[in-house]
Amino acid sequence: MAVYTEVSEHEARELLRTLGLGELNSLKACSGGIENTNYFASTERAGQVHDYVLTLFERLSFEQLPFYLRLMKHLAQRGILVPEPHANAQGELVFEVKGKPAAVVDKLHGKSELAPTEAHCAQVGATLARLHLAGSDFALTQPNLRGLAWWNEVVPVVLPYIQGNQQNLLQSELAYQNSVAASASYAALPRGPIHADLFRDNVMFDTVGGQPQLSGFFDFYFAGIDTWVFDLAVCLNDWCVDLPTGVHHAPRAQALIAAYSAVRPLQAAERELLPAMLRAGALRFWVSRLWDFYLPRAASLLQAHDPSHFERVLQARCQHAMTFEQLAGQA
Ligand SMILES: Nc1ncnc2c1ncn2[C@@H]1O[C@H](COP(=O)(O)OP(=O)(O)OP(=O)(O)O)[C@@H](O)[C@H]1O
Ligand SMILES: N[C@@H](CCO)C(=O)O
Repeated sequence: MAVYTEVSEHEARELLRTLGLGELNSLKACSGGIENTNYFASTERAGQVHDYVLTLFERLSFEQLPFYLRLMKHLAQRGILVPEPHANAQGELVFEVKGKPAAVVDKLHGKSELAPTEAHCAQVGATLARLHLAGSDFALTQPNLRGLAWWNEVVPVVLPYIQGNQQNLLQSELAYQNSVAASASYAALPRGPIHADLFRDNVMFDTVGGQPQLSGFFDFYFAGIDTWVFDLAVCLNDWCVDLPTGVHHAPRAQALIAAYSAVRPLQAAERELLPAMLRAGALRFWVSRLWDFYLPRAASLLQAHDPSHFERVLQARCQHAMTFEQLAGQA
C-alpha cells in the first residue's frame, strides 16, 4: 500500500462538493499501487451512495495529466470500460490538493483477477482491441514516457547496481531494441493511444451469473502514443506468463491473441514484430523495476515490485522466441 501524501476529510469533502459529486460519507486510503496516492471516497447525492477514487499524482505534472484524463473521458464516452474522470464547472479535470495535481474518477466494480484463466484473457484481449480502435480519433498527443528514450536514459543509471551477466543482458537488449526501432517494419506499425501498463492488477472483473465479466481497465497514468502491438505485448507478458517462473502460458496467450484479433486483426508488420515487442515489454518493466528498487522515492508505505521477474521473462522471450503463428497457436 502506498500513501505518499495524506489527504484530510475536509480537503476531500471540498473537492467533491466543487465537482457536484455530493457529500462525503467516507474516505479510505487504498492499498496496492506504487506510483500515486489513492483514496476511495464515498458520497451521498440525492439519497444515493456513489463511489469515487481520488488520486494525487506524485510523479506526473499538471501539464502531463490532461492527456491521461482526457483520454479516459474520450474512451468512457465511446463505451470502453474505464473510470470516467469528473470535471468542474469549467470543464477542468485536473485539480490541486496539497500542492499536487489530483483527479476524481468513478470507482469500478469488482476486483482484480490475479490468477486469470483463458476466459479472463479473452475479455482483456477483446477490450484492448476496442480501446485501440476507440482511441484512434483522440486529439491530444503525448509520447509513451516509459518508452525507448526513457530506457536509454535509465539503463546507464541502474547498471552499477546489477551483476555482470545482468549488465550484459540489459545492454544487449537495449541495443537490439534501438535497432528494431530504426527498422522499416517498426515504422509501419499502427499506433495511437495505448494503456502501456495493462497488468492483472489494472483490470477489474465482476461476477455475473457465476461467470467473470470484465468491468474495467484503470490506472492509465503510463498511457501514451505508441504502437498498438507493444500494448498487446505488455499484456501478454503479464496475463499469459507463469509468475513464479516467467514462462509463457500458451493457452492463455492464444485466447488473448484470438480475442484481440477478432476485433482488430493484426497487420503484417505487427505479426512480424510481436516477438520483438514481447522482449521490449519485458525490458521496459525490468528497467522500471530496477529503477524503483535501487532508486526509490520517499514514501510512507512502499512495496517495490521484484525486478528479477522481468529479467526471467526477458531471458525466456530471448531463449524461446516464438513466431506470431506459434504464439497464436496457428503453427
Ligand atoms: N477507478 C478505480 N476503481 C476501483 N478501484 C481502483 C480504481 N483506481 C484504483 N483503484 C484501486 O486502488 C489500487 C491502486 O491503484 P493504482 O494501481 O492505480 O495505483 P498506482 O499507485 O497508480 O499503481 P501502479 O503501481 O499499478 O502504477 C488498485 O489496486 C485498486 O484496488
Ligand atoms: N505494472 C508495473 C507497476 C507500475 O505500474 C509493474 O508491475 O512493474
